[in-house]
Amino acid sequence: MAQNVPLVLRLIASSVTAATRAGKIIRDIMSRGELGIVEKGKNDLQTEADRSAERCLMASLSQQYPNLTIIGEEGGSHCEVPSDWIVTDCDHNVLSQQCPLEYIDISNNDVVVWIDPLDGTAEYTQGLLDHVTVLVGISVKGKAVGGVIHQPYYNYQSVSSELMGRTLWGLVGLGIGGFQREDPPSDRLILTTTRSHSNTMVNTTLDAFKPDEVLRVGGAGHKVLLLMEGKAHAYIFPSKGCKKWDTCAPEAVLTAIGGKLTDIHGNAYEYHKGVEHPNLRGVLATARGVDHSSFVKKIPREVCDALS
Ligand SMILES: Nc1ncnc2c1ncn2[C@@H]1O[C@H](COP(=O)(O)O)[C@@H](OP(=O)(O)O)[C@H]1O
Ligand SMILES: [Mg+2]
Ligand SMILES: [Mg+2]
Ligand SMILES: [Mg+2]
Repeated sequence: MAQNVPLVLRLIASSVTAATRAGKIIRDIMSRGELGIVEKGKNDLQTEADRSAERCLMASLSQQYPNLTIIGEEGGSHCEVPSDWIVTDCDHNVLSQQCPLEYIDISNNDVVVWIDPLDGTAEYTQGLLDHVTVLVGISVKGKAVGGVIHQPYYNYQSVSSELMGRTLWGLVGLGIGGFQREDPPSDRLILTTTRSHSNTMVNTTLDAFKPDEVLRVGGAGHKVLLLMEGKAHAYIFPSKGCKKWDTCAPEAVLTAIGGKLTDIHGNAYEYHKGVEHPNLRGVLATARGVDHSSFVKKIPREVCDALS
C-alpha cells in the first residue's frame, strides 16, 4: 500500500519512525554516560550520540530509498549498524494524508534529505536535554518543504522514559501533525537566539529590537519549536555557523504552520544537493502571524553588510 503513496509523503512517514528510533539511541547513550566527545572545530562538538543517531537514520532511510541524495551533518561512513537500529516501518497517520498535488509526480532526482542527527549537541553535553532535537528535512527542487522534528527529551522532568519525547512533522501545502500550535503573546516581544554560539553581532542585533525577553537556548530545531508553541515571536541568529541540516526541517515545519524562516535579509535559502552547507547570511525565523518583513527592516545596517 505504501508504494502507491507519493514519495514525499512516504519519506516523511519513514522519517517519523527513524527519527524516533534515533532519539531512543540518544537517550540510551546519555544513560550509559559515555559520551565519547570529539572536538570537530572551535566550539563545535560531536558525541557518540551524534554519530550513532546519524548511522541509524542513514541506514534506515538509505535502505528504503537507495537512489536518494541524503546529506548528514556527521558525514558518517556507511558501515554496518546493529540490525535493531534499522527501522523501515512508516507512520500510518502520515501515509493516510492527502498529498498536495504539487508533490504527486516528484522523482528521486528532485529530492535531497538533510539530516541533523542531534541538534543542540553543546546543550546535550551540559545536561540541557530538552534543547535536543533530531531533524530530518526534505527539500524538493531546492526548497525546504517537508520536515520531521523529534524531541527525545520532551517532558523528561515529569514523565517516565517510555512516555517522554514527541515527534512532529510538517509538509508545506498540507499542514502539520503531532503538535498543537499556539500564538505568541500580543503585548510583549520575546526573541530567541543561540545560547552557546553568541557574539557581538548577535547581541547588537538583539538590542536593536528592544525585546521584553530574550530566550537563549540551544538548537535550531528547539528554537523553531518555541516559535510554534507561542513562546517567542522571532528566532534571530545574525551570524555564520548554522548549516543546511540545521534549518531544512525547521524551515519546512514552520512554513507549513504559516511562519517563515529566511536569511537575515529576508531571502530564502536553497537546499539542492550542490549548495554550500553553511547558512552564510544568518537565520531569521518568525512565528505565524508575525510580520517577517518588519523584522528584516530592523536588523542594523552594519550587521546586514557583514552578512551580505
Ligand atoms: N559558530 C558555530 N560553529 C559551529 N556550529 C555552529 C555555530 N553556530 C551555530 N552552529 C550550529 O548550529 C546549530 C544551532 O546552534 P545554536 O544551538 O548555537 O543556536 C547547532 O547545531 P548542532 O548542535 O547540530 O551542531 C550548532 O552547532
Ligand atoms: Mg554539530
Ligand atoms: Mg544542528
Ligand atoms: Mg547536530
